[in-house]
Amino acid sequence: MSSLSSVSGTESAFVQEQFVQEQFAEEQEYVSMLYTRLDEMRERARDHLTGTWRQSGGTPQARSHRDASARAYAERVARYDAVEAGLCFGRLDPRDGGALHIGRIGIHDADEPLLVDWRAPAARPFYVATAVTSYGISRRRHIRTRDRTVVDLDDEVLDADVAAAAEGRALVGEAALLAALDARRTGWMRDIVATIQAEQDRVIRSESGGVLVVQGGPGTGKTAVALHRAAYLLYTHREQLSARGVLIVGPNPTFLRYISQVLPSLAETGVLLATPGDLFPGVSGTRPEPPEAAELKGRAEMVDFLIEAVAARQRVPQSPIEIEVDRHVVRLDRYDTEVVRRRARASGLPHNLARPIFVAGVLDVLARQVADRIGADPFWDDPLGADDALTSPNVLDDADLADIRADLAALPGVRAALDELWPALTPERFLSDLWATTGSDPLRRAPGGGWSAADVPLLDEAAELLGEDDSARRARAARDLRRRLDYAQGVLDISAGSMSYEAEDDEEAEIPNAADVLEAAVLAERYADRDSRSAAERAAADRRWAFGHVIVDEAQELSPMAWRMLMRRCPSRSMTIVGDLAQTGARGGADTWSAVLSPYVADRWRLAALTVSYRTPAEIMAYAGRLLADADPPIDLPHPVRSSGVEPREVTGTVSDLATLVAQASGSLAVIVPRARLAEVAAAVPTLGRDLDEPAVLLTVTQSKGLEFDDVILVDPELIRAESPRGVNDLYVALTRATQRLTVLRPAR
Ligand SMILES: Nc1ncnc2c1ncn2[C@@H]1O[C@H](COP(=O)(O)OP(=O)(O)OP(=O)(O)O)[C@@H](O)[C@H]1O
Repeated sequence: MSSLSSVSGTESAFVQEQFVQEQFAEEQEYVSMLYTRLDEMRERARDHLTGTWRQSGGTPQARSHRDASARAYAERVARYDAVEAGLCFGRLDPRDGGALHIGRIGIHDADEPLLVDWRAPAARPFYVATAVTSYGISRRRHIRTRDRTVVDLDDEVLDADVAAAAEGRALVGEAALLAALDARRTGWMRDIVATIQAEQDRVIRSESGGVLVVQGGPGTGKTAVALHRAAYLLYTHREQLSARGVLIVGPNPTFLRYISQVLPSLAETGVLLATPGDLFPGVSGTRPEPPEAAELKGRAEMVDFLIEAVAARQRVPQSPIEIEVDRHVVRLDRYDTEVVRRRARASGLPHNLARPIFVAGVLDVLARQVADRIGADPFWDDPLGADDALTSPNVLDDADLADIRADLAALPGVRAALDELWPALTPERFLSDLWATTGSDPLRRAPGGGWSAADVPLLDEAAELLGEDDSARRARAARDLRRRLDYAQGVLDISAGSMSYEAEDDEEAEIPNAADVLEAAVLAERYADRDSRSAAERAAADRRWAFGHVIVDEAQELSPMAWRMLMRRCPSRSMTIVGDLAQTGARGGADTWSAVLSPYVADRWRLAALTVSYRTPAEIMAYAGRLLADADPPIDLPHPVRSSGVEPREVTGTVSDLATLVAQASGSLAVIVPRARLAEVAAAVPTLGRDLDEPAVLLTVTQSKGLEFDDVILVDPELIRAESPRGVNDLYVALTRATQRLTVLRPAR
């Protein structure tokens, strides 16, 4: 039944019913018109896409132009497909007449807005207007549609005369909000675009510059807000952000999959979602490792540890290295190497970039020895044989010395010595050698077997310390440019010689003639293959990519080393950091935001707090409060927005009782267990899956972070609490995953 049915209690039931029907008919007509427009827009984009693919491409430039156009049209089609469900979800009636419909995208008829994008300034009152501060709006209407049919209307009259006394926590569109919150959970997070609340809206639309920290308890919508903020920023700063890209960092792949549908449903696809373990191109930080090792690797002291380890790879020989050159021996001793090493280090360059200085120095030392032998003038001190002008004992000139150095550089013995003393290192080789040789126990491990999430920031740090000697790549690029210039010059020459011929087909028309006054360099640029990948794709492959904005979710879990890596990805420090310090589970995670941020922005960051829990019903929140009453520091629980009417249930039993409890559950179910009991429970209840698509899943607390389910069975809460130094926080996380029912299974003693 429509929420409108109660609008006008004083009128007769008949008149009231008629009013409701008229309103439904009116909205249905409007919504149908919007869908017709959407279909037309989609059809046009499809036609453009097909037309673009029919173009042959011809030159590399035309091909890359074609690919870029095709990508843009394909994205547009995908965007129109994505906004199909719930295209229009609201309407504002300004006091001075007219109506504004609010939806997922903007649709216009000439200059007339038919549908206002939810992110446009004009849509803002939909989220923040109250009876007291109405922004000139007399009525806000929530419109619910299913398969293009209007199924519910929910009106709020924003009239100052009926102003609610409690504006502070007044809910906007309460009926629509509660319907959304009561809906069953699937394995995917949904957008909240129709029911964003005022405190959330303020965060979403906060200015993009600087660091914004969003702190809030479980279920306060931090993740939802972060994702909607990404969509808002992309809409508001489209040009800048679509070029540099937006990065969203989440704690694990399951979480990223859980949130992956939200931005597409908001018609935004160009965002890179990654875990901290994904941020080093070519590496996937998925190798499991003990929490103690991860904690050590995350410490800020690792920077000095790595600096020392790099320095230790710049060696001097204990005893002279002897290398045979033309049946004679040259020597590299400790003293000469030390001098050369000092010079290379004094350059201040990273290891790999300083290596050419070291190599040149060593080759000089060796070349001098060769030159002394073969270039020595046997008569230089003999007055009869000597040229009077001769001042040097050596007859070799600079060119000869250069030849000797080049010959030496090619000798296997010399190369082996250089590799031993100052090896060219990739971050992977460096770190794998380091773990294989370190004396520190939790860190030592044999090479191979992949990388852990905690290794990835260290690979990134190592990449900074080592530097990348890209001289070979630059030389290749220079050769490529030369080739294109030569080719372009050839094109211009031919073109000038064939000016009297008419171009016969399109492809020939691509070739300009000399009258086009094209310089070869300009033409060469046209023949370059352009990169038609999106910013997100290019960013994913480039360690040194600087994102336009970075959003970090579950930010309290990141280690100091992970923060260093993330800050490198965002030199502009345009960041949104969302998390809850009371939920920190990682041993090296955050205790305070200022400790996390002060090394990068001092105290120049802003804090926004979210205070209302949209997930956890009042009954479960109160139960959590009782279980965590002795937490130190005390936990500031968020205010639950609704109640489920179901008290949490405590059961004492064994894992064999768990199967019965699992069978009793309805809706999506998670069984959350202490890490130490994961294998035992998995074996005892094989029906529990590991994939969020399955109706019942088995998770540790860490794996459940950020997720939610209709039902949760929490196994052995005391062990969860005892299992880690941050066990209280872990228990808090586990207790607040359910949207409807919580069962706690305590072991029978
Ligand atoms: N304004 C809203 N309208 C409808 N649903 C909402 C709203 N705000 C939050 N929710 C819902 O509440 C639930 C919790 O939101 P979310 O996961 O973003 O919270 P969180 O603060 O990130 O929680 P956690 O700290 O546990 O990770 C989600 O189902 C989300 O869709």
